[in-house]
Amino acid sequence: MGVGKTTIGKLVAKKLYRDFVDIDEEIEKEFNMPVTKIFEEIGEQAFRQREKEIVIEQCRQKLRIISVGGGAFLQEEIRKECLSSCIVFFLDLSWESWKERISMIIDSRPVLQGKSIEEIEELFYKRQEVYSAHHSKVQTDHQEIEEVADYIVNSLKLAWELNE
Ligand SMILES: Nc1ncnc2c1ncn2[C@@H]1O[C@H](COP(=O)(O)OP(=O)(O)OP(=O)(O)O)[C@@H](O)[C@H]1O
Ligand SMILES: O=C(O)C1=C[C@@H](O)[C@@H](O)[C@H](O)C1
Ligand SMILES: [Mg+2]
Repeated sequence: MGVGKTTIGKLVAKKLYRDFVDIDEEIEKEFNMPVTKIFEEIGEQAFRQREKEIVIEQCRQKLRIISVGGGAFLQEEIRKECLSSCIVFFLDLSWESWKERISMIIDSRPVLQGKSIEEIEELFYKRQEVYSAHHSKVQTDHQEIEEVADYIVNSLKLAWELNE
């Protein structure tokens, strides 16, 4: 969560001339309210249900860069679909670096709200296990957004060249 999937995904799509889809944004458009309000008024369960359906729908389309929400991979069906129909990049960030980013994202990430720093740290490490299911890991500590995007673009181009 907040590692840069939306920001970097958008840039990767631009560099590769692909469409970009942000799953949180799709859900927000559908409910016509921000994620925080969806959690408050409709509930996390309804959010997770639509998240699953939209990810599966989007994964089955071609030629697009998809940014999932930070909690999407907690759902097994999402993990399975992404790993079988897409190339999954895991943007990794150390706890030390991520800790610095919490104040920047907390207002728009309901999952973090009302938690102590110890609880947030526990959530961080628990989720690392889930994110270990991926095709490629990108280390983002001390990396500019542009550098991470270029790394992803280059590794995709290399994979396509090798596949030709
Ligand atoms: N490499 C980076 N260096 C510095 N700041 C970054 C970097 N990547 C992202 N950010 C900043 O971190 C914040 C969160 O980024 P972003 O919304 O793209 O994360 P996300 O992974 O999509 O989050 P979520 O899982 O909640 O969807 C933004 O303010 C963004 O500008
Ligand atoms: O990490 C999470 O569980 C979340 C991250 C955001 O992208 C949103 O999908 C929502 O705030 C939940
Ligand atoms: Mg995002």
